[in-house]
Amino acid sequence: MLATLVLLGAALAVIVYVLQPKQTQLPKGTQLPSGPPGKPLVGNLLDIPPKHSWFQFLEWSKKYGPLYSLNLAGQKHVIISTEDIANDLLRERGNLYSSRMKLPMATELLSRNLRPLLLPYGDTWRNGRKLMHNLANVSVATTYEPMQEEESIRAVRDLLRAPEKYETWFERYSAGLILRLAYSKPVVTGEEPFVRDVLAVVHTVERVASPGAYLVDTFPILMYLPYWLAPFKREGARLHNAEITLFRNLLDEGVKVGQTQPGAENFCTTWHQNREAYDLSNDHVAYVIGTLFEAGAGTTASAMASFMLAMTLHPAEFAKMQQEIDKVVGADRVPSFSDMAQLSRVRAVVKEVLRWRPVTAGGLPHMLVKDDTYEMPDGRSVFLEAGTAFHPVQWSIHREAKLYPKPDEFRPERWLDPGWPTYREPLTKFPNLQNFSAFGFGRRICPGLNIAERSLYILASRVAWSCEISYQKTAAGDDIVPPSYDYVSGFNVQPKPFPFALKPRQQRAKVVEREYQKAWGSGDSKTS
Ligand code: HEM
Repeated sequence: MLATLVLLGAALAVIVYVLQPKQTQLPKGTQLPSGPPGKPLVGNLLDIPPKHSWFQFLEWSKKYGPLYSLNLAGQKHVIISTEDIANDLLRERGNLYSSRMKLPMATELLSRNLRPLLLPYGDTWRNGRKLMHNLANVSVATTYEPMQEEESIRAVRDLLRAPEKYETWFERYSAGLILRLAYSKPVVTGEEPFVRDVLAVVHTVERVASPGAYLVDTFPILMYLPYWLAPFKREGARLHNAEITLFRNLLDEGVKVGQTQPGAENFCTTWHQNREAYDLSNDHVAYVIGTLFEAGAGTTASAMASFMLAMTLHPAEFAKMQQEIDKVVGADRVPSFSDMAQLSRVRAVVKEVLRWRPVTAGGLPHMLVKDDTYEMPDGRSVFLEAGTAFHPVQWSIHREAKLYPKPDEFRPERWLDPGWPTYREPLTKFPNLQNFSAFGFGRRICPGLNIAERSLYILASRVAWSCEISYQKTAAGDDIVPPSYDYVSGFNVQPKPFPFALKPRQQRAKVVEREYQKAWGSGDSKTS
């Protein structure tokens, strides 16, 4: 008992010491970034709304400029609100700005320093990233297109049959694609036990890694507590065992498919056939492949839900997209990847959806590893301290009026018409999602971008080719206009379920059915 009291007393003393504001030694001619004044000890912690914090970040940027600082109970944070500054720091100085925040509970106890998304910048991260690159670079991603065509025709067919279940079809589309690519595991209903297990892992990491969930993340000194005095350590061990067991089993199964079915390929077989080329333990590989799902499935499905909302609210834009598709593709077949160079408006609509309603609206923070100075656009030189978390807030970056005039309006033509600052030629290539801020910045940019880009283009074009979307009506015949922003809270954001009416375009349901039968037969199941 005495030992416990002494330990708690010592922890409290350290906590008070850590929270005291420290005097930073500024290099000559520099100043600290400005920011909203904080309260003693907690700083700005209580000023940040628990939900949709990006609205507040945008408001502050109007007062404190495109780069400003916040103090959250002693931890320094810098908010970046323009693309230029995000690129200057996170991309051009990538050797300094590519680490992640220390989250002892999520990174160490839950993931044992193996989860790519949370890893600090260094060799462990780099080795895993090399494998991810080899699984998802542009030329490899092109070979996944036939599978994306199969999965998207199934999603469209089910959307036509039961439009009210649109979230289920988009989730199954993105989850089904990644699980097939990664392990050759087919997803038929989305209710399979292994899908539920993987989803449980995703929910766990979202909960464990969310800010403020565990005291040890704010006060890492608590990691020194012995196991018997630290329930969070026991919880971490239990959760880690559950996820590593799942990831190891999936990896074993994936490798086995390659050995028992000649010609079958998946992420596990690709690694296994060439495993000497990677400096990776089996558990690290199990995490690299296992966590592609958590980073890739929800994000793609969320983007598709925002696409449906955008199309419901902007019928004229949807009609223009359909006109382009009809001209290029005609009425007898569904769009395919070979049409994409001609479908610049489809690409523009998808890009505009990700600008207007970014999936990771708050951005993923990068941590600075060494003190730095930066000359601001207004000529001030600011001192940026090692250990600070830099948040490229996409909500603000995508609303910078200089780059995106009329930022709150959904305007695909900003990518198609030379009168807008974001226009680029040739339209057979631009717009595209390469290096787009919605996918992050610099060395940590989303490694799944090439897969996501193709998943969104093909499904969005097929929805537009086959469906009519309009407002639902009240009994009195009035339009039911869904709210433009009624989004779930959390890390990946998407609109809460909203009403819309959807029916097949004339004669198109039978083409969809024919393509579906060609791809899936009557089995509705694939192994590779
Ligand atoms: C619309 C779909 C997607 C969006 C909007 C998106 C967005 C992002 C963003 C903003 C980041 C953080 C980048 C940074 O720190 O600067 C990220 C990281 C990541 N994404 Fe995606 N992503 C999508 C789809 C995917 C897919 C399909 C995969 C996998 C197949 C994937 C795998 C990952 C991984 C593994 C990371 C962590 C990278 C690292 O920390 O080194 N993402 N993504």
